[in-house]
Amino acid sequence: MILELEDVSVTQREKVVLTNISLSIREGDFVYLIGKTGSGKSSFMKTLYGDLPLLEGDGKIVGFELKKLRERQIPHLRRKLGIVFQDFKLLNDRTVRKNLTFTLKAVGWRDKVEIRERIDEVLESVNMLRSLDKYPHQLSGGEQQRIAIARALLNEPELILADEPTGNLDPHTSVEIMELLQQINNSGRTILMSTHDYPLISKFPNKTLKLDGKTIYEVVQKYR
Ligand SMILES: Nc1ncnc2c1ncn2[C@@H]1O[C@H](COP(=O)(O)OP(=O)(O)OP(=O)(O)O)[C@@H](O)[C@H]1O
Repeated sequence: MILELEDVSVTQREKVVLTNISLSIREGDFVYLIGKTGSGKSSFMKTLYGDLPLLEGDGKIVGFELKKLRERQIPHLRRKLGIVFQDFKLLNDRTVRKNLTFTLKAVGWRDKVEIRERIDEVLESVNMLRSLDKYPHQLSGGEQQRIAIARALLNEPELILADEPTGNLDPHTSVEIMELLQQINNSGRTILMSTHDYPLISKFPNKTLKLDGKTIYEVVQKYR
């Protein structure tokens, strides 16, 4: 199991945002997390990558026990996750190449040739090799998200957490990004993606979990 939660509560400061969350995600799954604004999607994701502490229930993610997670283990946990955000979070003062180099160096890569080869490989996989020496502001939103996805792939993550990855994109670009994520999943990678883009979900049907009334349940999709 890549992710397993049992009776977990998600808390922001003293406020309980979600309770009684139990779910499991297997290797190779593509799972959507849906719910209205404020339903707790981001807080849920933050609990999974160690940005919010897990105070109640049991949670295991890519081999880490969330309840026992120590501050110093968080970087190790994040190395096994690929995290993609709505607002891309690229470093705007440096080129695509330097953005990706920064991530690899942070996890100990030193060999220049290996770094170059790995960057070429991930950029190729998102079809952005041509933008190696561009700055983020020279790219469209969809292109920036492709770079952010390439960055998430650098460490060969066991799980990709994508928090509203199409939230800042127009419908056409959203479909393109979704095609890319679906293709990454088809090659065997596990993805948990939060979204409130219902048309997108019906175009790309996958297992769907809904946050509502502080808890979670699986939604059975209607296929048309
Ligand atoms: N830093 C914070 N401190 C205290 N409460 C917070 C904090 N961030 C979020 N909350 C509260 O937690 C609840 C869930 O917010 P969250 O951002 O997780 O929802 P969301 O479903 O991701 O919404 P959105 O789609 O707007 O991002 C909200 O009631 C919000 O007010």
